[in-house]
Amino acid sequence: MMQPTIAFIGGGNMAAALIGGLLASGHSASHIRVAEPFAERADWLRRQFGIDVKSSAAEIVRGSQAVVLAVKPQQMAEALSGLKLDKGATVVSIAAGVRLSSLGDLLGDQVHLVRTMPNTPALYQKGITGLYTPKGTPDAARELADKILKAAGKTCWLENESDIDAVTAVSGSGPAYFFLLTEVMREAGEKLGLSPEIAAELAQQTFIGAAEMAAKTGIDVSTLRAQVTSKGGTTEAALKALESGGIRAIFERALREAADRGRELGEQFAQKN
Ligand SMILES: NC(=O)C1=CN([C@@H]2O[C@H](COP(=O)(O)OP(=O)(O)OC[C@H]3O[C@@H](n4cnc5c(N)ncnc54)[C@H](OP(=O)(O)O)[C@@H]3O)[C@@H](O)[C@H]2O)C=CC1
Ligand SMILES: O=C(O)[C@@H]1CCC=N1
Repeated sequence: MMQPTIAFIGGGNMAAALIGGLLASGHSASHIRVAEPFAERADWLRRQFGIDVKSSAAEIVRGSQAVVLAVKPQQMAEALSGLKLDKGATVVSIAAGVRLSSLGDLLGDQVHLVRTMPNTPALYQKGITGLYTPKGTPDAARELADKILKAAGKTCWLENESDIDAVTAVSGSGPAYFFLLTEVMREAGEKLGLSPEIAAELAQQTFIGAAEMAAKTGIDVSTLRAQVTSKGGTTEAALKALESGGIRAIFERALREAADRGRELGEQFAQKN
Protein backbone atom coordinates (compact mmCIF):
# COMPACT_ATOMS: atom_id res chain seq x y z
CA MET A 1 0.00 0.00 0.00
CA MET A 2 1.17 3.56 -0.74
CA GLN A 3 2.59 5.28 2.30
CA PRO A 4 0.80 8.46 3.37
CA THR A 5 2.72 11.71 3.07
CA ILE A 6 3.05 13.36 6.47
CA ALA A 7 3.73 17.09 6.80
CA PHE A 8 5.07 18.49 10.08
CA ILE A 9 4.44 22.15 10.79
CA GLY A 10 7.28 22.99 13.18
CA GLY A 11 10.51 21.01 13.26
CA GLY A 12 11.47 21.33 16.93
CA ASN A 13 12.18 18.76 19.63
CA MET A 14 8.91 16.90 19.52
CA ALA A 15 8.67 16.83 15.72
CA ALA A 16 12.19 15.37 15.58
CA ALA A 17 11.21 12.71 18.12
CA LEU A 18 8.17 11.70 16.04
CA ILE A 19 10.09 11.80 12.74
CA GLY A 20 12.81 9.61 14.29
CA GLY A 21 10.12 7.13 15.34
CA LEU A 22 8.46 7.09 11.91
CA LEU A 23 11.75 6.50 10.08
CA ALA A 24 12.79 3.77 12.52
CA SER A 25 9.46 2.04 11.96
CA GLY A 26 10.04 1.95 8.19
CA HIS A 27 8.26 5.08 6.99
CA SER A 28 10.10 6.40 3.98
CA ALA A 29 11.96 9.74 4.28
CA SER A 30 10.50 10.79 0.92
CA HIS A 31 7.02 10.74 2.51
CA ILE A 32 7.88 13.12 5.34
CA ARG A 33 8.04 16.91 4.94
CA VAL A 34 8.67 19.64 7.46
CA ALA A 35 8.02 23.37 7.62
CA GLU A 36 10.65 25.01 9.82
CA PRO A 37 11.49 28.73 9.48
CA PHE A 38 14.72 28.65 11.52
CA ALA A 39 17.35 27.98 8.82
CA GLU A 40 19.92 26.32 11.07
CA ARG A 41 17.32 23.95 12.47
CA ALA A 42 16.03 23.22 8.95
CA ASP A 43 19.57 22.24 7.87
CA TRP A 44 19.95 20.00 10.89
CA LEU A 45 16.68 18.23 10.08
CA ARG A 46 17.75 17.67 6.45
CA ARG A 47 21.11 16.26 7.52
CA GLN A 48 19.75 14.19 10.37
CA PHE A 49 16.79 12.61 8.58
CA GLY A 50 17.29 13.18 4.83
CA ILE A 51 13.84 14.76 4.57
CA ASP A 52 12.43 17.69 2.62
CA VAL A 53 12.34 20.83 4.78
CA LYS A 54 10.80 24.11 3.66
CA SER A 55 10.51 27.40 5.49
CA SER A 56 6.72 27.76 5.50
CA ALA A 57 3.73 25.49 6.00
CA ALA A 58 2.06 26.57 2.75
CA GLU A 59 4.92 24.86 0.83
CA ILE A 60 4.39 21.42 2.35
CA VAL A 61 0.71 20.82 2.98
CA ARG A 62 -0.55 20.24 -0.56
CA GLY A 63 -0.70 16.48 -1.27
CA SER A 64 -0.10 15.57 2.39
CA GLN A 65 -2.62 13.09 3.81
CA ALA A 66 -1.61 13.96 7.38
CA VAL A 67 -0.51 17.28 8.83
CA VAL A 68 1.09 17.25 12.27
CA LEU A 69 0.85 20.56 14.15
CA ALA A 70 4.11 20.63 16.10
CA VAL A 71 4.64 24.30 16.93
CA LYS A 72 4.29 25.82 20.40
CA PRO A 73 0.72 26.82 21.32
CA GLN A 74 1.82 30.47 21.18
CA GLN A 75 3.05 30.00 17.57
CA MET A 76 0.04 28.05 16.31
CA ALA A 77 -2.23 30.87 15.10
CA GLU A 78 0.54 32.44 13.06
CA ALA A 79 1.64 29.08 11.64
CA LEU A 80 -1.91 28.28 10.47
CA SER A 81 -2.89 31.74 9.31
CA GLY A 82 -4.29 31.62 5.77
CA LEU A 83 -3.29 27.96 5.37
CA LYS A 84 -5.44 25.83 3.01
CA LEU A 85 -5.24 22.11 3.72
CA ASP A 86 -6.35 19.39 1.31
CA LYS A 87 -9.96 18.33 1.78
CA GLY A 88 -10.12 15.21 3.94
CA ALA A 89 -6.59 15.61 5.36
CA THR A 90 -6.01 14.29 8.87
CA VAL A 91 -4.69 17.01 11.18
CA VAL A 92 -2.86 15.73 14.24
CA SER A 93 -2.18 18.40 16.85
CA ILE A 94 0.42 17.71 19.53
CA ALA A 95 0.19 21.19 21.06
CA ALA A 96 -0.47 21.41 24.78
CA GLY A 97 -3.78 23.04 25.63
CA VAL A 98 -5.02 24.01 22.16
CA ARG A 99 -8.59 22.75 21.75
CA LEU A 100 -10.05 21.15 18.67
CA SER A 101 -12.77 23.82 18.53
CA SER A 102 -10.04 26.49 18.16
CA LEU A 103 -8.28 24.49 15.45
CA GLY A 104 -11.59 23.96 13.68
CA ASP A 105 -12.15 27.74 13.67
CA LEU A 106 -8.75 28.25 12.04
CA LEU A 107 -8.75 25.34 9.59
CA GLY A 108 -12.39 24.91 8.63
CA ASP A 109 -14.45 21.73 8.64
CA GLN A 110 -13.04 20.05 5.52
CA VAL A 111 -10.29 18.32 7.56
CA HIS A 112 -10.39 15.65 10.29
CA LEU A 113 -8.96 16.84 13.60
CA VAL A 114 -7.18 14.68 16.16
CA ARG A 115 -5.77 16.13 19.38
CA THR A 116 -2.89 14.22 20.92
CA MET A 117 -0.28 14.46 23.63
CA PRO A 118 2.91 12.45 23.03
CA ASN A 119 6.17 12.59 25.02
CA THR A 120 9.86 12.83 24.11
CA PRO A 121 10.86 9.15 24.60
CA ALA A 122 9.11 8.92 21.20
CA LEU A 123 12.61 9.40 19.80
CA TYR A 124 13.40 5.81 20.85
CA GLN A 125 9.93 4.42 20.16
CA LYS A 126 9.38 4.34 23.92
CA GLY A 127 6.85 7.15 24.02
CA ILE A 128 3.22 7.05 25.00
CA THR A 129 0.56 9.26 23.45
CA GLY A 130 -2.98 10.06 24.49
CA LEU A 131 -5.30 10.74 21.53
CA TYR A 132 -8.78 12.16 21.17
CA THR A 133 -10.98 12.71 18.16
CA PRO A 134 -14.69 13.55 18.17
CA LYS A 135 -17.28 10.89 17.40
CA GLY A 136 -18.01 10.89 13.69
CA THR A 137 -14.36 11.19 12.65
CA PRO A 138 -13.79 8.59 9.91
CA ASP A 139 -11.95 5.43 10.93
CA ALA A 140 -9.29 6.11 8.28
CA ALA A 141 -8.34 9.41 9.97
CA ARG A 142 -8.27 7.76 13.40
CA GLU A 143 -6.11 4.92 12.04
CA LEU A 144 -3.69 7.32 10.33
CA ALA A 145 -3.21 9.33 13.55
CA ASP A 146 -2.75 6.07 15.49
CA LYS A 147 -0.15 4.87 12.98
CA ILE A 148 1.89 8.10 13.24
CA LEU A 149 1.95 8.04 17.02
CA LYS A 150 2.42 4.24 17.30
CA ALA A 151 5.66 4.68 15.39
CA ALA A 152 6.75 6.58 18.49
CA GLY A 153 5.59 4.04 21.09
CA LYS A 154 2.23 3.20 22.63
CA THR A 155 -1.07 4.93 22.02
CA CYS A 156 -4.03 5.36 24.28
CA TRP A 157 -7.39 6.66 22.98
CA LEU A 158 -9.45 8.89 25.28
CA GLU A 159 -13.21 9.38 25.57
CA ASN A 160 -13.13 13.09 26.43
CA GLU A 161 -11.05 15.93 25.06
CA SER A 162 -10.53 17.31 28.58
CA ASP A 163 -8.64 14.09 29.49
CA ILE A 164 -5.82 15.31 27.26
CA ASP A 165 -4.91 17.94 29.88
CA ALA A 166 -4.56 15.15 32.45
CA VAL A 167 -2.44 13.09 30.02
CA THR A 168 -0.25 16.17 29.51
CA ALA A 169 0.27 16.38 33.27
CA VAL A 170 1.12 12.68 33.68
CA SER A 171 3.03 11.55 30.59
CA GLY A 172 3.53 14.63 28.37
CA SER A 173 5.46 16.49 31.05
CA GLY A 174 6.33 13.24 32.88
CA PRO A 175 9.83 12.69 31.50
CA ALA A 176 10.85 15.97 33.18
CA TYR A 177 9.76 14.64 36.59
CA PHE A 178 11.87 11.54 36.05
CA PHE A 179 14.90 13.63 35.04
CA LEU A 180 14.39 15.82 38.10
CA LEU A 181 14.23 12.75 40.36
CA THR A 182 17.48 11.53 38.82
CA GLU A 183 19.08 14.91 39.50
CA VAL A 184 17.79 14.89 43.07
CA MET A 185 19.08 11.34 43.69
CA ARG A 186 22.51 12.10 42.33
CA GLU A 187 22.81 15.28 44.41
CA ALA A 188 21.79 13.36 47.52
CA GLY A 189 24.34 10.65 46.67
CA GLU A 190 27.07 13.28 46.41
CA LYS A 191 26.07 14.66 49.80
CA LEU A 192 26.64 11.17 51.20
CA GLY A 193 30.24 11.38 49.96
CA LEU A 194 30.11 9.68 46.53
CA SER A 195 31.95 11.23 43.60
CA PRO A 196 29.69 13.11 41.15
CA GLU A 197 30.38 10.49 38.43
CA ILE A 198 29.54 7.51 40.60
CA ALA A 199 26.47 9.21 42.14
CA ALA A 200 25.19 10.07 38.63
CA GLU A 201 25.75 6.54 37.32
CA LEU A 202 24.09 4.92 40.33
CA ALA A 203 21.04 7.20 40.13
CA GLN A 204 20.57 6.80 36.39
CA GLN A 205 21.12 3.06 36.18
CA THR A 206 18.85 2.47 39.17
CA PHE A 207 15.94 4.20 37.41
CA ILE A 208 16.63 2.43 34.12
CA GLY A 209 16.83 -0.95 35.87
CA ALA A 210 13.74 -0.34 38.00
CA ALA A 211 11.69 0.82 34.97
CA GLU A 212 12.74 -2.26 33.01
CA MET A 213 11.89 -4.50 35.96
CA ALA A 214 8.40 -2.99 36.22
CA ALA A 215 7.87 -3.40 32.47
CA LYS A 216 9.29 -6.94 32.18
CA THR A 217 7.84 -8.54 35.30
CA GLY A 218 4.42 -6.94 34.86
CA ILE A 219 4.20 -6.89 38.67
CA ASP A 220 2.42 -3.84 40.08
CA VAL A 221 4.89 -1.16 41.19
CA SER A 222 3.45 -1.10 44.72
CA THR A 223 4.33 -4.79 45.08
CA LEU A 224 7.79 -4.22 43.61
CA ARG A 225 8.32 -1.40 46.09
CA ALA A 226 7.25 -3.67 48.97
CA GLN A 227 9.73 -6.33 47.76
CA VAL A 228 12.64 -3.88 48.14
CA THR A 229 11.44 -2.74 51.55
CA SER A 230 12.77 -5.07 54.23
CA LYS A 231 11.09 -4.75 57.62
CA GLY A 232 13.11 -2.43 59.81
CA GLY A 233 15.60 -1.88 56.97
CA THR A 234 17.10 0.99 55.00
CA THR A 235 14.37 1.41 52.35
CA GLU A 236 11.70 1.62 55.02
CA ALA A 237 13.65 4.44 56.66
CA ALA A 238 13.95 6.30 53.34
CA LEU A 239 10.32 5.82 52.36
CA LYS A 240 9.14 7.05 55.77
CA ALA A 241 11.09 10.27 55.17
CA LEU A 242 9.57 10.66 51.67
CA GLU A 243 6.02 10.01 52.89
CA SER A 244 6.30 12.30 55.88
CA GLY A 245 7.84 14.94 53.61
CA GLY A 246 4.62 14.81 51.59
CA ILE A 247 5.82 13.26 48.33
CA ARG A 248 2.28 12.20 47.33
CA ALA A 249 0.78 15.62 48.02
CA ILE A 250 3.64 17.31 46.16
CA PHE A 251 3.10 15.18 43.06
CA GLU A 252 -0.65 15.62 43.24
CA ARG A 253 -0.18 19.39 43.35
CA ALA A 254 2.43 19.37 40.58
CA LEU A 255 0.22 17.39 38.21
CA ARG A 256 -2.77 19.55 39.03
CA GLU A 257 -0.70 22.65 38.19
CA ALA A 258 0.34 21.09 34.86
CA ALA A 259 -3.25 20.17 33.92
CA ASP A 260 -4.47 23.64 34.96
CA ARG A 261 -1.76 25.23 32.83
CA GLY A 262 -2.88 23.12 29.86
CA ARG A 263 -6.46 24.35 30.32
CA GLU A 264 -5.21 27.92 30.69
CA LEU A 265 -3.20 27.71 27.46
CA GLY A 266 -6.33 26.42 25.71
CA GLU A 267 -8.45 29.20 27.16
CA GLN A 268 -5.95 31.91 26.19
CA PHE A 269 -5.68 30.49 22.69
CA ALA A 270 -9.46 30.38 22.28
CA GLN A 271 -9.82 33.97 23.45
CA LYS A 272 -7.09 35.35 21.20
CA ASN A 273 -8.06 33.56 17.99
N1 LIG B 1 8.69 18.97 24.35
C1 LIG B 1 7.86 18.07 24.81
O1 LIG B 1 8.20 17.24 25.67
C2 LIG B 1 6.45 18.00 24.29
C3 LIG B 1 5.91 19.00 23.52
N2 LIG B 1 4.62 18.90 23.07
C4 LIG B 1 4.04 19.97 22.24
O2 LIG B 1 4.73 19.92 21.04
C5 LIG B 1 4.76 21.22 20.48
C6 LIG B 1 6.17 21.54 20.05
O3 LIG B 1 6.99 21.53 21.23
P1 LIG B 1 8.58 21.44 21.13
O4 LIG B 1 8.93 20.53 20.00
O5 LIG B 1 9.07 21.17 22.48
O6 LIG B 1 8.87 22.98 20.72
P2 LIG B 1 10.04 23.56 19.83
O7 LIG B 1 10.11 25.03 20.12
O8 LIG B 1 11.26 22.73 19.97
O9 LIG B 1 9.47 23.34 18.36
C7 LIG B 1 8.64 24.22 17.65
C8 LIG B 1 9.32 24.52 16.33
O10 LIG B 1 8.40 25.14 15.45
C9 LIG B 1 9.06 26.21 14.80
N3 LIG B 1 8.11 27.22 14.32
C10 LIG B 1 7.73 28.39 14.90
N4 LIG B 1 6.85 29.05 14.12
C11 LIG B 1 6.65 28.28 13.04
C12 LIG B 1 5.83 28.42 11.86
N5 LIG B 1 5.06 29.51 11.67
N6 LIG B 1 5.86 27.43 10.94
C13 LIG B 1 6.62 26.35 11.12
N7 LIG B 1 7.43 26.16 12.20
C14 LIG B 1 7.42 27.11 13.15
C15 LIG B 1 9.96 26.74 15.87
O11 LIG B 1 10.98 27.56 15.32
P3 LIG B 1 11.64 28.70 16.28
O12 LIG B 1 12.48 27.96 17.27
O13 LIG B 1 12.44 29.50 15.31
O14 LIG B 1 10.51 29.44 16.91
C16 LIG B 1 10.50 25.45 16.48
O15 LIG B 1 11.60 24.93 15.76
C17 LIG B 1 4.21 22.19 21.50
O16 LIG B 1 2.92 22.60 21.10
C18 LIG B 1 4.16 21.38 22.78
O17 LIG B 1 3.04 21.73 23.57
C19 LIG B 1 3.86 17.79 23.30
C20 LIG B 1 4.36 16.77 24.02
C21 LIG B 1 5.66 16.79 24.63
O1 LIG C 1 5.89 21.78 28.75
C1 LIG C 1 5.07 21.77 27.81
O2 LIG C 1 4.21 22.67 27.71
C2 LIG C 1 5.10 20.66 26.81
C3 LIG C 1 3.84 19.84 26.81
C4 LIG C 1 4.21 18.55 27.48
C5 LIG C 1 5.65 18.58 27.56
N1 LIG C 1 6.14 19.70 27.16
